[in-house]
Amino acid sequence: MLELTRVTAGYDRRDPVVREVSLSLAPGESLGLLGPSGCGKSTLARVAALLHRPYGGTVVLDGEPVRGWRHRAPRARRTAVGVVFQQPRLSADPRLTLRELVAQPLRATGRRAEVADRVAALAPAVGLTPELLERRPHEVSDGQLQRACLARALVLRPRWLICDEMTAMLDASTTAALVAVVESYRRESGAGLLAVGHDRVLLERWCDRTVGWQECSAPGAPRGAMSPGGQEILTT
Ligand SMILES: Nc1ncnc2c1ncn2[C@@H]1O[C@H](COP(=O)(O)OP(=O)(O)OP(=O)(O)O)[C@@H](O)[C@H]1O
Repeated sequence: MLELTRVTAGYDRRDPVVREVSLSLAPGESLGLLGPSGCGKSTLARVAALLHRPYGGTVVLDGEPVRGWRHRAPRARRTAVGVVFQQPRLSADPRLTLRELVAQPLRATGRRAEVADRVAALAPAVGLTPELLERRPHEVSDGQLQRACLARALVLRPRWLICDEMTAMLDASTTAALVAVVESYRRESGAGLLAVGHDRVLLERWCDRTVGWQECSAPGAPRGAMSPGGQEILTT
């Protein structure tokens, strides 16, 4: 299980953006977390991906409480979670070719010998041709770069996948293609998926269940929130 309990997080301890949010995800399950822009979805996604240390609450991953975030998290814990962000250009090193980008986690974990096979298997699955793999981020479209970022998130075969507005910048056909890749990986691997976003139609079609930000926040959470029906409501 991936379990977040009363997680409080943000960038200013006196005014956290995420206040006492709880959710849990079972292996093989897909959960859509819906919330309006700015409510703290990306911050929570980063906490769940062990990239952002919360001020309070607990994160339990595969039965063990998480005690270290970012470089302080043991490698096996960090690599159990794959993450795809909304803006591929912010998360892709502009000096790398797409092939190097996809292979980055393998190299970082000392698994160089697997690079050729893993990239050869993943590239066609995400729709990257051999020619595109040799280009750098400034030579490809956002959709092509996001395909590479998704491959990078899957290359270590994570047990948990977090898609933070993965398709927000993409057209309908690229969105459908990337969702299909994630679903195929989820079915084949039994990984759990947390898909975060504000597109209710997309997340309801994509995920086994969806939950609104308001529903998983402690009562009285003072940020923008979603009503149980998914309609945006104003809070103080
Ligand atoms: N690095 C940061 N430093 C300070 N404040 C930040 C930082 N990142 C985000 N914030 C603020 O935290 C709040 C929540 O941001 P976050 O990106 O988590 O929301 P979101 O729900 O994912 O938004 P969106 O749907 O627009 O991506 C916003 O008010 C934002 O300005």
